[in-house]
Amino acid sequence: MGALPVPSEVRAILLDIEGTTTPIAFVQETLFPYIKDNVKEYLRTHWEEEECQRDVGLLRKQALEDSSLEGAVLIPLESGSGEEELERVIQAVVDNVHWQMSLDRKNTALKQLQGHIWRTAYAAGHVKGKVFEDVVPAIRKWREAGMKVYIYSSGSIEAQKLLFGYSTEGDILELFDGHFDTTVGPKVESESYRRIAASIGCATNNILFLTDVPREANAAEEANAHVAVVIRPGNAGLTDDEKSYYSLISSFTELFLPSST
Ligand SMILES: CSCCC(=O)C(=O)COP(=O)(O)O
Ligand SMILES: [Mg+2]
Repeated sequence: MGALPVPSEVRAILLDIEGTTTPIAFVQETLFPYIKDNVKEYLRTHWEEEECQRDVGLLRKQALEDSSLEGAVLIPLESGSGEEELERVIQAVVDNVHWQMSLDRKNTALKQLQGHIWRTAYAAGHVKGKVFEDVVPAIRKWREAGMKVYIYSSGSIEAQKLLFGYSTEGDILELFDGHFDTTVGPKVESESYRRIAASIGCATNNILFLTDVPREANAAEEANAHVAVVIRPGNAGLTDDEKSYYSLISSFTELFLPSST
C-alpha cells in the first residue's frame, strides 16, 4: 500500500459504507443488535402505519422467494382480528428478520425495515454513525478538486442518510452528491454499476469504486469501473491472489488525484 494515483478519467468516487467509510464493528455490534432488540416493539407501535405495512409486505414477498432455504420463516397474512392473531403475525416477522440477519442478508426488504427502525435510535441520540477519521478530510479534498462523491451501500438510502446525518463528525450529508442502495441492484452484479453511471450521467470508467468486498470490486470492474479494495481494522482478510490483483488502500489519504500529484 502507499500512494494510489487516481486515473485522470475518474470524475466520481463511489463509496461503500461498512468496512470502507465505517468500521464493520459499528454495524455488527451497535446497529444490528439494535434491530434485534427493538424489532418487535417497533412493529407493535407502527403496525397500523402505511410505511410499516409496506415493509411487512416486502418481507412477506421475500419470505416466499426464500421458502426453499434452510431455516426460512414464512410470514402469514392476518386472518381476522384480535390481539392473539396480531401477535402471531408480528412474531413471524420478528423470526424472519432474526433469521435473515443471522445470515447477514442484503435484500431490499430487510434493509428498508432496518432503516426505519434506526430512525428513533439516531434521532434520540442513542446511536451516532461512526466514520473512520481519514474519511471527512479526504472527501473534502476530493470535492475541492472537483470530484463528485457518491455512496453505494446495501443499507437503505434512508439508513445511509441517518448514519451520515447523525455521525460522530456531525451532519456530513453535504459531502455527498447522491446515494445508491440495493434498489439499483445488488452490489455483486455488474449491471448495478452501469445503472449507477447512467444515473450520475457519466461512463462507468469515470467512476472509482472503493469497497472492502472483492466480489463487489469484481462486479464493478466487469462493468469497466475503476476499483480499489479498502483494508480497515476488522475487515475480512484477503487471499494472496486478491492482494496481488487489486489496488489496495488502508486510508482514503492514500488516494492521489491528478491535480494533487
Ligand atoms: C448504511 S446502514 C448499515 C449498513 C448495512 O446495513 C449494510 O448492510 C452495510 O453494507 P455495505 O454495503 O455498506 O457494506
Ligand atoms: Mg462493505
